[in-house]
Amino acid sequence: MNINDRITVLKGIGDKTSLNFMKLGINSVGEMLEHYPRGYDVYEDVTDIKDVMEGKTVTIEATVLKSVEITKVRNLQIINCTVKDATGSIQLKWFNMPFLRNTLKIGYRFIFRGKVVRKNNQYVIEQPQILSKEEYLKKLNILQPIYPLTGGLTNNMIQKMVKQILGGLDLSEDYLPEKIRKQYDLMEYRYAVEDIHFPKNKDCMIEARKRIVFDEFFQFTLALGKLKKEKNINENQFLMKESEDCTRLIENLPYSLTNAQTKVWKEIIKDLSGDRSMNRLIQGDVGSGKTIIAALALLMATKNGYQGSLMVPTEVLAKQHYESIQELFEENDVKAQLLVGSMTAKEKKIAYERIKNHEVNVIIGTHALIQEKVEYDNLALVITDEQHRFGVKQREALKTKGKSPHVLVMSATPIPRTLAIILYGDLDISVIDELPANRLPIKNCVVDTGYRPTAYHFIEKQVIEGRQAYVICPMVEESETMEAENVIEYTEKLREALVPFIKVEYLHGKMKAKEKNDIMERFAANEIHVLVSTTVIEVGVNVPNSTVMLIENAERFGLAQLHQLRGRVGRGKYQSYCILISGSSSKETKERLEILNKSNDGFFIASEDLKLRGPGDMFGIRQSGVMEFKMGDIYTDATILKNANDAAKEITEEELEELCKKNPYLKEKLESFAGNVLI
Ligand SMILES: Nc1ncnc2c1ncn2[C@@H]1O[C@H](COP(=O)(O)OP(=O)(O)OP(=O)(O)O)[C@@H](O)[C@H]1O
Repeated sequence: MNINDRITVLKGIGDKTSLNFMKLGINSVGEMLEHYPRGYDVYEDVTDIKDVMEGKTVTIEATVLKSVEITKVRNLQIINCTVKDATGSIQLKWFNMPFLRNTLKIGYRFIFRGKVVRKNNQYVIEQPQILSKEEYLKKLNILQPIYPLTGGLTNNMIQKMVKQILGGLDLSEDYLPEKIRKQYDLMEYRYAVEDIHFPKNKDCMIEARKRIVFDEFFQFTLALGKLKKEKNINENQFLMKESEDCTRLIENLPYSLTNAQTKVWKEIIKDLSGDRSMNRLIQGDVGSGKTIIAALALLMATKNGYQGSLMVPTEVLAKQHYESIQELFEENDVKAQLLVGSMTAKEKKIAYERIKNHEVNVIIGTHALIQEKVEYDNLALVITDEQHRFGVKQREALKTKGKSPHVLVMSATPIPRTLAIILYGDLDISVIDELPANRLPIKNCVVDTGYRPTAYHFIEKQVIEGRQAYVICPMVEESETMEAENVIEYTEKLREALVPFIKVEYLHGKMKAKEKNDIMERFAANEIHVLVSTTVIEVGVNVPNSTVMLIENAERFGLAQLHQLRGRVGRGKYQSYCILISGSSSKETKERLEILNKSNDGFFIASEDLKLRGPGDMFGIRQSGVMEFKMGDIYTDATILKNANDAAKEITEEELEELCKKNPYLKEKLESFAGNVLI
């Protein structure tokens, strides 16, 4: 077996099943091996019934107390059974499994394992597994991998395939030099893959994970280093002069720039008018006012006779920026052009013409901006966000007549400076570490679902005062169609709960771009008062009149993501509020959410989250969004990242060639990383 073989070489995968695997991005044997568990299930010790807690998965050993009751609700058969141990009794519930009646006979004793929920003020274990004592003892304290799945696949199937691969693939030669393995105390790769999929115990898993994360970061930083070498230190090919129009624009703003904004703006002027091309990252917390800086840079480019572009992750955001920039530049004779995927072929064609003929000088859009068909006249400045950093290939597409534009990357991710220097290669870093002075700190609260009526009443009051609100429903991981349904159902519920004149609409990722834009426009115009949404609004949406952010199932989100979501309010002069509704009463969740409750500072939140989760915590919620590695987490694995970076720096050209020979995958990996990295 070879690492590049298609997965259909594996026994049990035909053409049809292979499609399911492909949905997960698994086409080859190697990719299957790298489909790592997202966590592990651990069969815990038996708990006394008196000690079970809501939201926890528990194992109990209990005797059937009463005969099974079956009730019918529409086409659902509900099976209830009461069991007891020496400390108390509890109800168990299954759906559509009437045959259990034959197993669960009065007086029989079993091990039951499942999640505890609260129904009518009583604890119930839903859909518990039923195990014999022997079965349970076999599983006790063994980590069972849980894989990211899609319809038609099970954990069991993936485990079987991985086992087959481990049996058929020769992994004895480790591409990572022994010297490095020794220095950083890393296990051999062949043992690491085995232990990550089938860990003997938790310690083995942690060690295996360390090696795999190291590899990931090592390859990433190697790719970065290689790119840096390839990169010609660009001399400034689009020299610019400071422009009076920028100064005037700043003077005419309805607010004064913060000191931090002014400092960053000066750095940018220096770059644009300096000897070398700009390659700069602006880091600033949510709502710190990065957009105006971007706008100023665009204005400066146009006033020097060049074109500038702003690329953002979503069409909603592109539209928003396009409109606000047009308004901002009203008196500056700037011609802006929107370019997004959902435009018709005809509209696009017209846009391409305008761009090529320099009839427009500020181009705002999504990825459509770097499509091959777009030809710029003299694109001197490219502004993008960190999630859309360009790879070498895209950058080629942006070069105008062989020249490299200035690059400005914007980021709201609170990454400590030491890590940012590694992750962002050789970008210069500017930090906006100050919020506008007119802001009132957001008031937060963490509550349980019982608080909903009060929260709805509060939203009503805010809307009556002229404000608006967001309600976020979580994304359902396994079933993407559920995501939309959740939001839709919730909207219905909310329409009923709130007074009729309040206009409630929803927004989710599956809607057409046009529908989304339409909803956002109406929300921005305060024609919609409450917007129920999935996390599609997470990045950059700016409606300063919104003052309430209510997040359902807050426990499902990472703290960084919650902070981003919360950042959609508190963007104007009004007092804003964030209500985190948690569906879990576990102590850990409470502690985690308390961090947000206490602070509105992105850096503080990231570092506290880190302390709580601790290194090697695979079970925690990963930070969302930026710099997604398969397994590594830039926060919790910061030390590994630093080590990997040090190791990669020591690798010479010759050694790199050797490594690539030993690992046929490596070259491809370096290229794919390079594809996503800006230089
Ligand atoms: N110095 C300032 N004083 C007052 N308001 C400001 C200042 N700078 C920007 N703003 C306003 O603050 C709001 C948020 O700014 P902006 O949209 O640029 O945030 P951001 O840094 O891009 O945040 P995010 O990362 O959340 O997108 C906007 O309404 C903007 O007009």
